[in-house]
Amino acid sequence: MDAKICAALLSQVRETRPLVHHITNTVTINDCANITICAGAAPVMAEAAEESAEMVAAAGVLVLNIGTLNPAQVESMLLAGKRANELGVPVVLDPVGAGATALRTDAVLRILKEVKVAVLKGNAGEIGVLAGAGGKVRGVDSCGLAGDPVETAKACALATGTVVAMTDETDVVTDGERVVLVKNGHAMMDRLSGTGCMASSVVGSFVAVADDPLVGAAAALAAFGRAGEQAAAGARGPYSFRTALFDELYALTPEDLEEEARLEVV
Ligand SMILES: Nc1ncnc2c1ncn2[C@@H]1O[C@H](COP(=O)(O)OP(=O)(O)O)[C@@H](O)[C@H]1O
Ligand SMILES: Cc1ncsc1CCOP(=O)(O)O
Ligand SMILES: [Mg+2]
Repeated sequence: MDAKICAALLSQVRETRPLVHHITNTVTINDCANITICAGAAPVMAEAAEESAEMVAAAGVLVLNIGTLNPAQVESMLLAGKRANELGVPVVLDPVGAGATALRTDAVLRILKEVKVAVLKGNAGEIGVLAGAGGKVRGVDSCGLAGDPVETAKACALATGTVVAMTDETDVVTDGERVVLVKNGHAMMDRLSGTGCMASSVVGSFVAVADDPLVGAAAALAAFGRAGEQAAAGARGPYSFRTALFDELYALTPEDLEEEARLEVV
């Protein structure tokens, strides 16, 4: 896993424009649609249980995000997720707010039990909770981890049988054995609602074209983080940063990513 692979995957997303089927929250749904386009992929948001399994048949990846979940939405996620598994379409799960309420934690555990998830992408608190390793979550925000980030992410990957992509200042991507640290990004990304959800959309876009979900997830976080670094340069605050974040991901070239991706394989 190196910066060259990140650049190649970015090119592949743009060449193949995979359809990214989201069942996601009402807070950041529009941001997720547009960041997917800026990554080079094509979003569709289709959540009704009457169509979710049908839509996933046309998709390159399914992104499930429980940010504003309700029981009917979870049933639709399960239908789409099971159909995705039958078709070999990879599934990305964002466990927004897991640990904050029983409904959220239980929904994530149920999805993980009934659907084969390729990548579980959460913040440090969410992954800590799901690893049973003392993570804390308030609302949708991480209140941090009790233990070592790499060990926590590995434990979560082994417990869930997924690739875990745990975001923070340094992102940890692991399947329980291999570990890639992604050091791109900017603190401003934590001053805006939706960067975690957008990270999942970008991860989905890359996982759709990658042979290996771990490589796809790490490359996506490097690309998104690099866009964040560039966006912060001229931003006056969170909202001008937000606009620049979309523009910088759209403008990101494979050459820049190959030069600037900061990955560490540990
Ligand atoms: N302090 C930081 N420095 C650099 N990048 C960050 C920082 N905080 C968050 N990010 C980036 O912002 C995105 C969202 O991460 P995070 O804030 O952990 O998720 P969430 O919004 O779900 O809590 C990720 O791409 C992550 O790498
Ligand atoms: C504020 C909020 N409440 C429910 S979903 C949501 C958005 C969370 O977005 P992110 O975790 O990407 O910041
Ligand atoms: Mg955040």
